[in-house]
Amino acid sequence: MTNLLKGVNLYLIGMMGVGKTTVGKLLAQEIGYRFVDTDEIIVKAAGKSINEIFTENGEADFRQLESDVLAQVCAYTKLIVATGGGIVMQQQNWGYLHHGLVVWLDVPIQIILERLAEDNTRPLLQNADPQGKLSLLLEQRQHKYSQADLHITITATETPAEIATRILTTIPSILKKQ
Ligand SMILES: Nc1ncnc2c1ncn2[C@@H]1O[C@H](COP(=O)(O)OP(=O)(O)O)[C@@H](O)[C@H]1O
Ligand SMILES: O=C(O)C1=C[C@@H](OP(=O)(O)O)[C@@H](O)[C@H](O)C1
Ligand SMILES: [Mg+2]
Repeated sequence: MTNLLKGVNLYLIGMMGVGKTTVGKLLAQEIGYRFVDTDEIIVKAAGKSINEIFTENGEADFRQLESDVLAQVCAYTKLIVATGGGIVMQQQNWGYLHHGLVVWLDVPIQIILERLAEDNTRPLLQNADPQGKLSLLLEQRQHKYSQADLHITITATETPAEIATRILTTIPSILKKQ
């Protein structure tokens, strides 16, 4: 696989809670790539949590930091990059994402809600109607996610390891198309 990819980065996109961070780490281990998470880099650089950035600086600042981090990350090869769910909304980010292969992890909203029910680290879901918010965000984002090179539809019972394996077995077919 590493030979086939020739060092090209993989960018994982999709809604919050679909498993980009979790699956990304496994993919990196599996193929001997480095793992990076744009959210993690932003938190380190800003010296505060995603929640604090949203509250103190606002979402627009967060989106600028996210684009800056993506631009920096693209200078490297042999990376699995877990992105934040909203990265697809800035058109300029696609210029960077398309430096590599873009993989959309697609999980039904009901499953995302269950996974994130006890999680308060996603500022956009800290409101009275997380289901309504997720539905609205997905409606706004779906056509962007669908620009990915690979669309992985995930079922409720599929484990992160199984998802990682499925991605790796499907990649050769999309490499042939390119
Ligand atoms: N395939 C899976 N099955 C069950 N739980 C999962 C799966 N993938 C991720 N999770 C859990 O869902 C939550 C969100 O996962 P995370 O990797 O942070 O998603 P993202 O980075 O896309 O927001 C975490 O608690 C993680 O352990
Ligand atoms: O969907 C979004 O807009 C966001 C997703 C989060 O990352 P994950 O997709 O890793 O949860 C994080 O970037 C921030 O809370 C905003
Ligand atoms: Mg994540």
